Amino acid sequence: MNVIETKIKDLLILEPRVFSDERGWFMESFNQRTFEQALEAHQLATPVFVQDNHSLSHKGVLRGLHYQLNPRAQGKLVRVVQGKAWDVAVDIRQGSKTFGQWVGVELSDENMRLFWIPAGFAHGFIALEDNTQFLYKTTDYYSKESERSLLWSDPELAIEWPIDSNTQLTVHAKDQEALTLAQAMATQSLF
Ligand SMILES: Cc1cn([C@H]2C[C@H](O)[C@@H](COP(=O)(O)OP(=O)(O)O[C@H]3O[C@@H](C)C(=O)[C@@H](O)[C@H]3O)O2)c(=O)[nH]c1=O
Repeated sequence: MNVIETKIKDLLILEPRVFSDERGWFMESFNQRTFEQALEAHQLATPVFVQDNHSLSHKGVLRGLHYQLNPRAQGKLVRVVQGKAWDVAVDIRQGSKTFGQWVGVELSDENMRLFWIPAGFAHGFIALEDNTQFLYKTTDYYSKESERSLLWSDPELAIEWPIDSNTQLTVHAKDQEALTLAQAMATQSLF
């Protein structure tokens, strides 16, 4: 597995080894030992996963930026099994050197990348193709009460979403009403 560091040290991009032959291809999409080794090599704590999520999004659907508050914070190991998405993680750990900074990565059924996002980050993505299927592991269970959404278009975050005037954007009402980073700080709903 190839490990790619990002500008935020806790966020890693993982590229599993793909074995292609005349039948098609094979890969270990998740291997606990390899994953642990990759994190340990970067002095990062190893999580335990308890839930797998699978979603389908039409082109232009933007989900996020989501997180769950402590003690139900979730780390997420995300990938796209069909289609293509632009995936974003935002550091919302107050006191972090990279607080408010984000990393974006393209995930697709072609590049087969996984993106490791630990607890303390808000997460979101936009589907760049129809029938984009996201499959991801989480380190805690879903908790509606703990769930929060940060505004994807917050100018302070200045996330460079790959959208233009032709993009038919679909954002759920709960994400349209999300708090800006400043509002979330004021209401103490961060980490
Ligand atoms: C996330 C989640 C949702 N649900 C239910 C609640 C709701 O009725 C329905 C759809 O939920 P949502 O609208 O929250 O789905 P969605 O907007 O896809 O939420 C997800 O977005 C991405 C960006 C993340 O990072 C995830 O952690 C998660 O927050 O599914 C669960 O039962 N379990 C879960 O773990």
